[in-house]
Amino acid sequence: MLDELLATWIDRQRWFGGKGRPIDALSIDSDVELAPGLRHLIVAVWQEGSRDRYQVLLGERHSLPDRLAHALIGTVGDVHLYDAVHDSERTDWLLDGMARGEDRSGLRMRHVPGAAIDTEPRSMVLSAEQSNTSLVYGDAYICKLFRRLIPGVNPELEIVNALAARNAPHIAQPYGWIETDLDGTGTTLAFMQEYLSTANDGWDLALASVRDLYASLPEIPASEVGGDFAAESMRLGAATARVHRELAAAFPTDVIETHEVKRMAEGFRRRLGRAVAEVPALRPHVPGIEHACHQVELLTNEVPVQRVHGDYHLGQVMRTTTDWVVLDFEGEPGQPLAERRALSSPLRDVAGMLRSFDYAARHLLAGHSEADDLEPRAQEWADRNRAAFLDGYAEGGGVINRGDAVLLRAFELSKAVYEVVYEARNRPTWLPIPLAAFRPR
Ligand SMILES: Nc1ncnc2c1ncn2[C@@H]1O[C@H](COP(=O)(O)OP(=O)(O)O)[C@@H](O)[C@H]1O
Ligand SMILES: O=P(O)(O)O[C@H]1O[C@H](CO)[C@@H](O[C@H]2O[C@H](CO)[C@@H](O)[C@H](O)[C@H]2O)[C@H](O)[C@H]1O
Repeated sequence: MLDELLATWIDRQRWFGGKGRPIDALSIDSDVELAPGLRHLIVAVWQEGSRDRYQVLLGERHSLPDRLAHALIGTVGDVHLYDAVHDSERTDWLLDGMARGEDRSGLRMRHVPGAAIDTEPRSMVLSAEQSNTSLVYGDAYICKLFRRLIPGVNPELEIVNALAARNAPHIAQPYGWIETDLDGTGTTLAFMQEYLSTANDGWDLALASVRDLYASLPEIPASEVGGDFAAESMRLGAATARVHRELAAAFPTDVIETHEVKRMAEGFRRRLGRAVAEVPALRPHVPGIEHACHQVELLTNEVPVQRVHGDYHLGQVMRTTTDWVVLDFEGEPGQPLAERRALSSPLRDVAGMLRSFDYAARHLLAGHSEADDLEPRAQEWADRNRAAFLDGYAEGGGVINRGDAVLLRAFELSKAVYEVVYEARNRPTWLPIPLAAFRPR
């Protein structure tokens, strides 16, 4: 019964990675009572022969207050079962557990050594569009529950703890985490960090700037429009370079030898092949992308690699009153953990952010009555901020050599291919944004 209710409910959740594909079966792999009226479930979802596991905090109440009506999963007998992340009277249990360093039925709750956790604040679910679910406790902490579970330590916990141990700038301080064993491997279930309560999301700031530009007279250059963002893009570039330096110091680094570089093209092609099979709208762009892959095969330089962010975009950076902070070091949701932890070229992150400037410039055009007139403005904004970001990256000590242009272009196209699949699955009306990346330059 519960499995049937969960199968209907899970398909509607923003964080469910299998949207668009039928659910063949759903089973409950683990069901642990954490506290009265609060259960921790690990749910296995089978789709097209493959299995993914998700984490659900299940609340049980005989009468469901109105404030929780939207979280209802279903009713069995006289018990209402609901998504308990929305219930601040239950989620205090997570905070208490981390503060005390408790173990409960195989769930281990931990805090960063020396961190004092205030257990007073009550939680609210962050309303951002997310691949996970984040609980904000007062204005102190944000605790991210990883919905799709992959055995192993989550790269975000691994990276932020390592950078914090080096007193690295541009990160939100870590406070605690929750883990369990999955397939015999210690697996991160949740990670709690400092909540940047007064900071602004890079995406929102960028959009405000784009709106200002759209509203300005066409003859006024972007540099003279009130909300110009280029200085911020430049600062973000410098912060990115610093984070890359810290990552290189905190984790091993390596070099892809010249004769191995062409293997990178194979990786790009594999992604392209899978994406075209899923989103036919990509097909006309294959020759252009293939050409970029071929250019990578012709490279004759070696490529330095290190740990990187892996899914770097404007929604992953926040501007505090003093500087930029980088969030969400867990790589692309949906990729295997080994791939997300693998050493890669930092150009991959640079390319991710360059794509994001394109997204910000174009996303207001969809359905806009003056889209054709505004297109050159969008291009101007993207070009200006992309250039400023690259300048800042170089000024901050980030390395982009002349020959790196080929790799950067290939990383950008590969990211756009990923985005096409992401948008087709999650926000089909946004599909034209990444598709515009394949226009010849
Ligand atoms: N430490 C933080 N302080 C304030 N807001 C945060 C913090 N971490 C995340 N956020 C907000 O939550 C949003 C989603 O966070 P993110 O880590 O990217 O989650 P996901 O991996 O699920 O997308 C961010 O865009 C930001 O607005
Ligand atoms: O932040 P997440 O880890 O959930 O990343 C996923 O979702 C992102 C969207 O929220 C998606 O990013 C794409 O859209 C952004 C605007 O919403 C844009 O700034 C990015 O450049 C674009 O890639 C990301 O790709 C996906 O992994």
